[in-house]
Amino acid sequence: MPLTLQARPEAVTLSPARTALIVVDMQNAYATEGGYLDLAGFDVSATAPVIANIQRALLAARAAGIQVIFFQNGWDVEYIEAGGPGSPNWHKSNALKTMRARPELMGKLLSKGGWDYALVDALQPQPGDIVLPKPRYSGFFNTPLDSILRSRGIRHLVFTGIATNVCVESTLRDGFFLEYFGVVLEDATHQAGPAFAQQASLYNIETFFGWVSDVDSFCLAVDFIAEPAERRA
Ligand SMILES: C/C(=C/NC(N)=O)C(=O)O
Repeated sequence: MPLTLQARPEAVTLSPARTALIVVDMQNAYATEGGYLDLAGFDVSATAPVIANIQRALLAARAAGIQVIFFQNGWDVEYIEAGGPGSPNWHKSNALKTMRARPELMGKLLSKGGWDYALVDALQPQPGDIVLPKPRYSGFFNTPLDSILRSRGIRHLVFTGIATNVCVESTLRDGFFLEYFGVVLEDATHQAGPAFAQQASLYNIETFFGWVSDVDSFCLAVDFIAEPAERRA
């Protein structure tokens, strides 16, 4: 049955069977002190409420039968997949730049199998969820995301995760060009950089590429009342 999700600039009608909740790169690299973003000088001190809000969104999505997809950003331990100097990624990736400046970190940041690459403990995939490794900011680039979505008839993408202004926005924009409807749950996201980066990204999404909503509205739309953690235990 179609649901109505309150959003800006207008409400979105979606069907749970044709919707995915996407959790973008909730890895230690992006959400934990001592991870890549923190080491590169970005503020990750406010990620705890984002994690808690994603937990609520996940409970609501799974209860509603919405497909959950986790992205995991990174490369092989030798960084072949990251590209060499012939790739703009080699020049612009702050993880690669941080490791070039601090060679003792080489092999540690965003490398598959390492702590930095791992999803945070509080957001672990459950049976039925899809985990999708990705090598660039957009989840559509060099991944099977489009065919995974098309084969399931999914047209609406509800985004959570870090960073709003980088991988969330990149994926939502690519989805827009591929005819997917993208909605961001703003309180389940966090920017890389100053607060204005979050505001600018949400402005772009609301005005040009998609819709902006929040976790309470998402839970309300799917008729999900989260029980307090102590009652779920
Ligand atoms: C800055 C950055 C953001 N990634 C993301 N997951 O949005 C990076 O990967 O370097």
